[in-house]
Formats: sequence, structure tokens, C-alpha cells
Amino acid sequence: MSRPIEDYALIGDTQTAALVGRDGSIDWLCLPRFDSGACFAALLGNPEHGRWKLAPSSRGPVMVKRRYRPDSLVLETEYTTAEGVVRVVDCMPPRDRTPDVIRLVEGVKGRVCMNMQLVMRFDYGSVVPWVTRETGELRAVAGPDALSLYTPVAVRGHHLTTVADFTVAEGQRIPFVLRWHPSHEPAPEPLDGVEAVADTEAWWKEWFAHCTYQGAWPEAVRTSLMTLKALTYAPTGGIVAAATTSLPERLGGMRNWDYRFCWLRDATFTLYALTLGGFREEAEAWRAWLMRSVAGDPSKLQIMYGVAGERRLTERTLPWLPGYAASKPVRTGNAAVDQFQLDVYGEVMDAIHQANRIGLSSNHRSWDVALVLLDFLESGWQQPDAGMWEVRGDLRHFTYSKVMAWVAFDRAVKAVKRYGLEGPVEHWREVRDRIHQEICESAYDPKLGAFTQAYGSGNLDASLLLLPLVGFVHPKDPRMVGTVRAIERELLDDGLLRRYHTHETDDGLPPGEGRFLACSFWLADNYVLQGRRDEAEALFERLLSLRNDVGLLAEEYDPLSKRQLGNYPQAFSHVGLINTAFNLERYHISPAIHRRENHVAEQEAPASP
Ligand SMILES: OC[C@H]1O[C@H](O[C@H]2O[C@H](CO)[C@@H](O)[C@H](O)[C@H]2O)[C@H](O)[C@@H](O)[C@@H]1O
Repeated sequence: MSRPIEDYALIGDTQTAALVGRDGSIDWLCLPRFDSGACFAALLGNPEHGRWKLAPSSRGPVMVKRRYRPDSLVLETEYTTAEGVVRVVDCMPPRDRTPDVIRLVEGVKGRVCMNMQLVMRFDYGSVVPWVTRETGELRAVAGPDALSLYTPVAVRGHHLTTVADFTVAEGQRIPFVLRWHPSHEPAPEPLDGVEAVADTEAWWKEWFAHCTYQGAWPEAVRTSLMTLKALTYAPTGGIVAAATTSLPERLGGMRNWDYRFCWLRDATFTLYALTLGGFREEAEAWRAWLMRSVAGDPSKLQIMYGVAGERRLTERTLPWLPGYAASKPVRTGNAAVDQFQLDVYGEVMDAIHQANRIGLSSNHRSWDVALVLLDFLESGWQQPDAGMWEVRGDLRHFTYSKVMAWVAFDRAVKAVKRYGLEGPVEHWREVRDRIHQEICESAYDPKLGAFTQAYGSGNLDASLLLLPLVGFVHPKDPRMVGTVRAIERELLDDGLLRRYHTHETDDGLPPGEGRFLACSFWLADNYVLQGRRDEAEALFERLLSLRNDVGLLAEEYDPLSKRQLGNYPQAFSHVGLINTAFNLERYHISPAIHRRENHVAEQEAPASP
């Protein structure tokens, strides 16, 4: 039986991440990178696919309370049993070498009997390692991977797992340190678990010192910013879309994808949110990552890359894993890598624009890349594409894609006019205006009184909510007011938005999925901008209420089963939360203080998407 997704908390070291269940079991951990094989894959299978459980052994009722230590990705899970109270502190120290997981068992009250079960299975639960014991160390080796466990507790082997039973008394602290290293290298030195937790906490607090958010939702916004930071890959500056693969968009379904890669779309959205929160270093690092990733022939831009800029992300299925809640197949890699998605050109141009706007040191390489992209886009914008939802059906003239082509030329014009970069500004202005005109003629349906998903389509799509957020149309333009009304009518279900109707829009997959959380945040943004503040706040509060006990959101939510769905934690959802919090705040202070350029209203546009 799979535990609800919202039962998991995240720990990570900005190179990879683990999911820790309320039951004390780490059921997901890929080592050494986000996209490496998992050594704990119970999330997508059973305990025998790898996990590390550390919890009271009491058979009686156990009360569980969790939190992150303030401003840090150090998780505390407190168990109250009939015997007493015990706290397990979990974290992964941000590293310069190999990854570690630290688990510190702290006796809070009484004497609590504890049990540990460590099931190490490399390559997504498929490889059982050789395990040897040396003084103070247990070592597991298979192929390229090696794990070493250091703990003062006596452990023993049991049916290809490692187990321990021990008691923790009030005031006692017992460390468990798990260190990964390449199997051909000597094992790393043991690490002081208590010090490592303190250092990790200090590292996150230091990072938070840069946070500038002063608004009404500090806990929610700070947790979301921390989640986004945890999804960055520190060595290269890449940013992954989520920490998992194949958590289903429908329980038991096949909409299960690998999100442990860097989508240009998701990464640029994440950057906006981080820079809104006061963090600039990540923007510099990501720009450098982008320049390396697209190097060679930038016109061969991919919509996503690996965390170090890898281009081949071949999609495979892992048939030995039964899947989360029997949702098969489990996939690694992502076939969307080969898709043509027009919007990413606009997103990259907008990211370059934002870098100029926040005064990042100028980078001539990025303008050279921009020129190549614009050159392609001059004719490329007329091609049909797979759209931001990455449909696996026929290519179409998606409205949002065309709007982002408009954004590309709009930001190019502004780069020349505002930031003194060189380019044929009058020509770009002409292309920009031509695209605007075509969209208004081909993507607006006067009978419906709304923009539509694609040219000539009668369907609605939540991505249209981004049009005013990127400055394409004024939020109070009657066409946009009509679009919001139509989206509310057609796509709002139990107060939350669908991306589109999966039975109407052929996305190449069997219909049925949850409510895509980012879309509901975009709706709240539109409410803010249309002056529907009470509705914006009510929707925002509803969305906040869907977070789990430690503030995390997956990609989607199912209002019927009241469960989170899809990959987790998902950058898109947390970006939405941060932007809406800022928009609500800014609107309150002054509706004119916005982030992006608004071509129509000639004012800065709001935090988006
Ligand atoms: O819905 C089908 C597609 O779903 C995934 O894409 C979604 O996630 C991406 C990463 O967050 C996001 O950029 C995209 O907008 C979403 O639609 C999946 O990765 C695709 O392979 C799949 O076709």
C-alpha cells in the first residue's frame, strides 16, 4: 500500500533529495544526483525496493508531529508513544564531495524502544549489494555504488536487510550516518552526526539571510523558496522540475513522468520566484548553466536538459517496479525532450531580460545566444508545436506558445531600448506586432468571448491565464475578462482548475488527471489584477490549505480523494504560491508595482507565472 504523497517530507543537499515518510521511512533517494538510480525506491514499489526506516517499535498508538527547524531543511519528526517521546532529526548536509544522510535519534522523555530497518537496493530497487561489516562501519557495494553506515548502535543482517533494535533514553542522542561514494574509491571518513546537523542548519539559515520577503505569509513563502532552492543542482546551476519520477497524475493511471531534469520553462519560472524572494546567486548560476547547455548550435535548443546539460534523456520503463499505488509504467528519462515547444524561446528571452533588469553583470555570450534564438524564431514562430503541456498528440498552433514568441521579440526590443544591447530593433518591433495581431485574430473567439487554447479551437486552457501576466494583454481588457469567466465556467471544478479537459483535448493519453495546482495560482493572480481581491485571497488560502503539514505541494490535487497527485515536491506549484503571495502584497501596496514589462498597459507586469 502506497502512503499518501503528502505523508512525505523533503530533505536534500542541493544535488539530490530524499523523501521521508511520517512513519520514519526514507522511501526515495537517488545517489549521487537527482537523476541517478534510486537506492531507496519503496515510493514506487515495496519496502524490498529499498528504504531506510527508523521509528519507535511500539505496537500501541503513536502520535506523530513534524516540522522543519525554522528556516532550514532540517526535519524533526517527534513520536509520542506509551513509553515516552522520541525525536528523529533528518537532514542532508550541503556538500562539496559525496552525499550523506544524517539521522539523529534524540530521547525527549522516558525510554523509547526503537527499530531500524535498512534495505539498500541500487538502481531503482533492482540490485542487492554485498554487505560487509568492519569496526564501526557497515559497507554495501554493488557496481559503481557504495554506501557506508556509521552508528554506535549494534546492527545485524536479516533476510538481505540490516536491522537494529535499541532503546533511547531522555537526553540521549544517537547518530546514524549514511555516506555514498563511488565503489572504486576508498570509503569517506566517518562524520560526526551531531555536528553535521548543526552545520546543515547553519548553512540554510545563512542562505535565508538573503530573503527579502516581508509579507503576510512568511511561513508559506519561505518554505516554498526553500523547496525551490532544494531543487537546484549546486555544482552546475541547473534546476530540476521535481525530486521524483512517476508519481502519477491519476492514481492507477499511466500519466507518470520523470521530472528530475531541467526544463527551460520550469527553471525560468523558478528563477523569477527566487529572485522575487531576494536570491540572485541562483540566477547567475542558472544563466551560466544555460550558456553551457545550449553551446554549440543554440538554434538546436532543447526544451529540457540533464542537470549538467546532458541532451540525451531517453525515456525507458522500469518493469520491475509496480509503481506508486500500482500506477504503471514507472519511467526514467522523458520523451518530451525531443518535442518542439515554442514557448521556451520566449522564456529564455524573458530570463535574459530579467537578468538585465535585476542588474546581473552583463554577459555578452547570453546576448549572442539571444540573437541566434531570435533568428530562428523569425520563421519558427509560425510552426505548430507541442505546447507547454507537452501533448503527445498532434502538433497545434497553441495560443500560449505564440504569445511567448511575442514575448521573445518584446523583450528583444526592450533589451535594445532599455539596456543598450545591439540589434535591429525596428524589425523586431514589426515582428512582435505582427505576432500580436495574428494571435488576436486567430486565437480570440468572439462568440465565446474568450481566447482559446489554440488557433481555431473552441477549447479553453488554463495557460491562457498567463497572457496578462507576461504583459500580452491588459488584465482588465474585456477579452481577458471574458477569458477568465469562460475558464471559471469550464475548467473550475470544486474550486480548483484543470489545465484543460483531457477528454476534449487530445494529448495522446487516456483522459483523467487531477487539478493542476499552478493553474489555480494563476487564476488567483488574474483575480488580483482584475481587482477581485477577496476572491484572490480566498482561492490563495484554499491553495495554502492543500499543502501538507510541512508546507509541500505536489503538481496536482484530487478534490475527490483529497490527495496530492503527481511529482513531488513540484517547482511549478511552489513558484505559483510565491508569485501569488507577492502579487497579493503588491496589489495591496500599489497595483502599479509589477515585475515584468507590460506592453499593453506600458507598466511593469505582475509576478508570474
Ligand atoms: O501531460 C503530459 C506531460 O506531462 C509532463 O509535463 C508536465 O511537466 C513538465 C515539468 O514540470 C512541465 O514543464 C509541463 O508543462 C507539464 O505538462 C511530462 O514531463 C511530459 O513528458 C508529458 O508529456
